[in-house]
Amino acid sequence: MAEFDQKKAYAQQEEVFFDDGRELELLHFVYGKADIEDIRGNPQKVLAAIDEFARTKKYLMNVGEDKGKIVTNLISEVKPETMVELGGYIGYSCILYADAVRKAGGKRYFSLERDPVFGAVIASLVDLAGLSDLVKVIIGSSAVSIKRLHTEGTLKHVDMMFLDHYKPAYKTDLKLCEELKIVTPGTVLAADNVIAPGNPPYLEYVRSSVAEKRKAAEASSDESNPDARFGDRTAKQYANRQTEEKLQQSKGNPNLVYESKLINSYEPSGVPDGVEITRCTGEDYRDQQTWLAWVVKCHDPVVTRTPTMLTAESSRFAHALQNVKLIALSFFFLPLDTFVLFFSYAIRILVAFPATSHRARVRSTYTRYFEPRTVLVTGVGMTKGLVLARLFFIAGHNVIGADFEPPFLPITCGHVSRSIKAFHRLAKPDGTREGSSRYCQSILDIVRKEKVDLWVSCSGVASAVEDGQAKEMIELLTKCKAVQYNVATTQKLHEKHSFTEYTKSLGLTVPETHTITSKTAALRVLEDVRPSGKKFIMKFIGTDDSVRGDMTLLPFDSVSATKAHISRLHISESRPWILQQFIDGPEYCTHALVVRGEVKAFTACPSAELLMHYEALPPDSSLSRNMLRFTQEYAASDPENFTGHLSFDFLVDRKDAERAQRDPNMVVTLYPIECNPRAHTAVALFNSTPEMIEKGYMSVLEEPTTPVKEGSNGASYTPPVYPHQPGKYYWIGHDLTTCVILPTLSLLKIHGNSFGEAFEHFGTFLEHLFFWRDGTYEIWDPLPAWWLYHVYWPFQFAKSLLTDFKWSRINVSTTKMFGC
Ligand SMILES: C[S@@+](CC[C@H](N)C(=O)[O-])C[C@H]1O[C@@H](n2cnc3c(N)ncnc32)[C@H](O)[C@@H]1O
Repeated sequence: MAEFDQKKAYAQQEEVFFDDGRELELLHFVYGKADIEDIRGNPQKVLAAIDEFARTKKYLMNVGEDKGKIVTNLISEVKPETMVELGGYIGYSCILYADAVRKAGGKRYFSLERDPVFGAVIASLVDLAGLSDLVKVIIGSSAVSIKRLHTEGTLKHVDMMFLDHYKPAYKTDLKLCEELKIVTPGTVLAADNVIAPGNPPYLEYVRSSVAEKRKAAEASSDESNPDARFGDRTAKQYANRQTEEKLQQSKGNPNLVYESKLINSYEPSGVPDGVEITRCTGEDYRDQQTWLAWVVKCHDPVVTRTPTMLTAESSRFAHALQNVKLIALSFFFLPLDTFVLFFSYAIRILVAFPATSHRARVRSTYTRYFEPRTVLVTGVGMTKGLVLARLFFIAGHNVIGADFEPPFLPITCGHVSRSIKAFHRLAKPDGTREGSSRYCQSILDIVRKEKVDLWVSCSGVASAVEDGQAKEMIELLTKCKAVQYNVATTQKLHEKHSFTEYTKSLGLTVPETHTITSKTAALRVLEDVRPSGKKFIMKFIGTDDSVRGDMTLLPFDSVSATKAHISRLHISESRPWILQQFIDGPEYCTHALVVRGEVKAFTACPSAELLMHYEALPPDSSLSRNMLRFTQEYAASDPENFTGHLSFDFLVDRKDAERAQRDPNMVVTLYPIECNPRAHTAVALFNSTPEMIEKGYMSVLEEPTTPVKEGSNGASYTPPVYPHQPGKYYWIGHDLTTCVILPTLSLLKIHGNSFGEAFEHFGTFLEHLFFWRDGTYEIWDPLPAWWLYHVYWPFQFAKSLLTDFKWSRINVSTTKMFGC
């Protein structure tokens, strides 16, 4: 930093250094100058006249030449179309910056000033400088003016903001602008006086990470009074004339990512000071649940304030505490759950349940044509595997269950299900070729040992391709048939890019999608699509929990912000991504069983947050019919290779979805965003539909027939099996935490839930408890639910505690922990 040039120094700052008439004196001084006509229309000469007054007559609290230069350089780089300054005083910074904005091609400069006399001085000098066409002076308190300008539509967004007013209001006004989306990715902030007199709360805020800001937002402290770190002089600087003004309390937007740095310089009096330059480079929604909670919070004040999830940056202690609390919760509910368990056993003795009676009936000697088969279901630790195992059991078959489990520790809930005749541990694939072979071999061994007729693969995403390998191996070496695609089909459906290409080749709609293997390519595509106004989401092609759920909409308004966002992603040939068009509307998911290209069972439902609630769409609704037709066309495209579970995630344009509710025959444009060539948890909706087994799964063992599509003239079209009285599904452990425990804890916080909000959640919980069905619990097979909450999860939490594994979310139904 260059030395301060004493020759330019303003006069000494006095005890009273403003609002003592010097501002009007300045006006007389400037307008009284002999060369006033020469000055008129020339911003630099007006500034020189102001500087002359401040050097030779009285000190003025202007930004001054040195710090002013930092900001004008920034203006020529950022080229803001709209710039706002908070605190205009006599118009020095306003004239300096508005001139720079005009030279950079900008259109509007708002100077917000609370004092009407100062405002009049600004307007007069701005007019003298010839900048009135660009500058609008707004009189009033900054927060009030910002809100008014926003409401009347005058100020929707700023490209640059200069903060130079009441020091405690820097942070609160910034948060207000974030909340109103006036400050968004691309906005650049310049804050004056961060050294003299200093502004610790503001610096702390703009230098915090998203995780820190989320945490602070959750603590939501009272910000209506100046922070205690401001000295009395600063906190009461304007108290003389202005009545005590409460600071604005705003939520802000903690998801905004800032890059901030201090540039040291001098006050015009020579006192060292600095300007903090802060660029908003993006929005971080990496934790989708937090994001959803946040969106909900901002738009619907009646919805719960879900606590922020822990992230990788959260302390080890916070993660450890989270695990300990959940283990304690399991202990707390142990007596009640054990009572429910034994009560269920007692009832079982007294009452014949439809499920078990059905099994007894089909297996009785009177049913001559029934031949029980041996069915292997892999993935019985997850709800979907458990549901299928139980359905095969009800249908009278012998069920062998398998899943990953540590040696000698029977922790998976499916292991203890009454529906399972024998349980086997699978070798976990580890990404290596040997690991995959070990996994396939372990399935083959079970098939041989148990003489399995049908293998129903219900595994998770991590072994998707290995299941394809196991199918090829088993069908080649044994007589066992598999409800599973071969490797090529699995890969084609599983991998986002090939799925999109294949869907396009079938003439079906897909959201605009680009495969991205470099940052340059991402930026090129985003700039190409900018004129169309479409927004895109960047999705990693493989599995990476740390970037899963990043819903940042790209491109940002400013090219530099888009660049900054993309620069943080790891993109390369070996880590490819896709840019997928964002469709604004509801999401739906489907589950189907396909046998040789024919859809044998089908259900569709709205995609609930975290996929923890399921409610089937009526099969005759237009949305369900459209999704079925899509699935049928897909399955029929390659009958030979289409035997397996097939589920899609669809987006539907909001208006289409609304119209579809009124018109059952409407043809809806579906945007498939993902295909999962495996069972979906929505299979739980078939819980009371055991005929899906005979009509669907067992047909895999039959001789092939020619399938006929819905709508064709073929009289032999057999509609798929839909869930019977599907009911609505939830998982009690999940809802107990999100609808009871968290809202109750939130009640105890200062800015937490109100009683009304909390009771709304309790009401939801009670509704689910009495009228919905738990995805794991069955009165005739109660042990898996008990095992899930008192063996499986406590084991996982204890393991995380011992191994320091940091997780942000868990999915009770798939038993997956999402690392962070
Ligand atoms: C340091 S001076 C601004 C100097 C000016 N930016 C310059 O460099 O030429 C601060 C100004 O902010 C104004 N101010 C203080 N609190 C304000 C508020 N809440 N809203 C708007 N203006 C405010 C004061 O009246 C004062 O004129």
